[in-house]
Amino acid sequence: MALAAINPTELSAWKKLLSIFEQEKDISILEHFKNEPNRTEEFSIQSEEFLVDFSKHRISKKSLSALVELAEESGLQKAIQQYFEGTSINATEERAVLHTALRNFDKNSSASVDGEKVYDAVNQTLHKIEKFANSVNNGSWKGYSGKAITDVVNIGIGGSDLGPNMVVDALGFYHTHIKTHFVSNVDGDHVLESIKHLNPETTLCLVVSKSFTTQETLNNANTIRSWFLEHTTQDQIEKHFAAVSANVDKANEFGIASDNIFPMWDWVGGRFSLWSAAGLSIACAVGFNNFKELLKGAEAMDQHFQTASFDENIPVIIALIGIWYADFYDAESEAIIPYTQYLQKLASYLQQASMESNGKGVDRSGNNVTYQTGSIVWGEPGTNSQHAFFQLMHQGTKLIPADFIGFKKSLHGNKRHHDLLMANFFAQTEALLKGKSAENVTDELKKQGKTDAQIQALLPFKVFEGNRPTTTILGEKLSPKSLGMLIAMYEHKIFVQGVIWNIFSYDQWGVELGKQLANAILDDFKTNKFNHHDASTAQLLKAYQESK
Ligand SMILES: O=P(O)(O)OC[C@H]1O[C@](O)(CO)[C@@H](O)[C@@H]1O
Repeated sequence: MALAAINPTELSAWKKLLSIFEQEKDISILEHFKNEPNRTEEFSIQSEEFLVDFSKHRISKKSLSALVELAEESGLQKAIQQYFEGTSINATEERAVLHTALRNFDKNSSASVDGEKVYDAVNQTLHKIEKFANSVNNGSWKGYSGKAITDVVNIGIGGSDLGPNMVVDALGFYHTHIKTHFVSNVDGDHVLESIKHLNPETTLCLVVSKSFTTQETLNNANTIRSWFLEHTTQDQIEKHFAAVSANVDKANEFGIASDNIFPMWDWVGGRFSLWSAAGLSIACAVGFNNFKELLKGAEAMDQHFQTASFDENIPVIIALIGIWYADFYDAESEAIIPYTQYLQKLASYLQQASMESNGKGVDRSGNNVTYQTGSIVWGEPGTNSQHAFFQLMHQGTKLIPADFIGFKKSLHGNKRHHDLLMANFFAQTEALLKGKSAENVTDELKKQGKTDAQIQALLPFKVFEGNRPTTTILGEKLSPKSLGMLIAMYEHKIFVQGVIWNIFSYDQWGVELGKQLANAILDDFKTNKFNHHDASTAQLLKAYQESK
């Protein structure tokens, strides 16, 4: 049986939270620190790789404990069990959601689909990934002219691109000699720009598409195949293509040798598939052992999530914090600010993972929800973002809870740079918390020799109210393992929020309409008839056609 439908607003914990919110909404975070002397310890969780400090939030012990009650009342414990066991919790597509089984190294795992355990299939594929990545990395996989592979091109979009792309970037420090490229956009300039400096003799393409029907991926794959055929013959193509798909027939039809097709299962959602063969580009880029470490990191977070009590459970706590701001403070977005350039693609990866999952306005009974669901996720690495959008975070009118992610050690080991980076990391959360009082501004301006009149004129602009909430996630070092933990933490956050919001997190019907209309417009280009469109679209289509 899939997840039970429970309207969160009818739960007693929700009602309790409403009343606590009314009592506490004007208490600042700094006042919470004064009222709760042990707040730092009580609002932090230390896990194997991370110290998660959530004390800088507009949350008291009382509201936190009511939030935990909300999780309990929502049936989260049972839902977690169903998620890991393989119940069809993706009810509208009648599928299990078992990406966690891809990183479960316990032979006795009970994860199963339709009564069949998935461990063996997962393990066999993992071996196939190992063999493939090793042959690319040790040079035994040869291209049509007998040369070893130097470049791997991942062709995919959405979940078949964002996760692997983000991880390959994030683990740049651990790269082998294989260079990895990602082609996703149907924009011909993207694919042609990506291959323009590549040598077809030494390039290997991975066509990653769960459905093998995605317009962007198939068109890009065809364009790249034509590029190969300018240099070699059809019978050599199999040396340059592998596919990852749940649709083996279609991949065969494209001309990919059966041996080079890796399975994707319908119980792994595209946006959670980087742990599967969709992560082949990762295994090629960083070597299989590092890919396995990534999986082990995720497995460690899975263990923590399943066993820690809710008040000490990192994914549960960060999910509850998100709900508190979205549904009680009406915050619309949340920012992800990693203080490492390696994680520059984390926010865009999380945008799909989170917004495609929890961007739903209908609950599990098919009714429109009466409360806020998925937040807008965005962000960029610090310190760059400090010089871009932090002004709005400090002094703007929006409430933006933010996750600050940093690591104690740098990878290249330059201590001076790392101290500079991390000084900024700590300073920003402190500044967001404390702001700058009129008193401080006045003192500062007096020291600069300003007159009283000048001080009064400048004061309103220079005061920061502070009280801006942040979670600090402080890791030991960015490694395959810690990255695996971090990604799994966010995956489980998304799951917890979906359970409490009583929505189906694992379908994505909302992206279909645009795809259908794009296909219809392609037909209209042939007939040159546009009047059945709305007036604005018809005018734009005509203007486009006239330029041809
Ligand atoms: O792997 P596929 O089937 O090509 O799909 C790509 C992406 O398209 C979507 O279905 C919709 O954007 C995503 O969920 C998915 O990750």
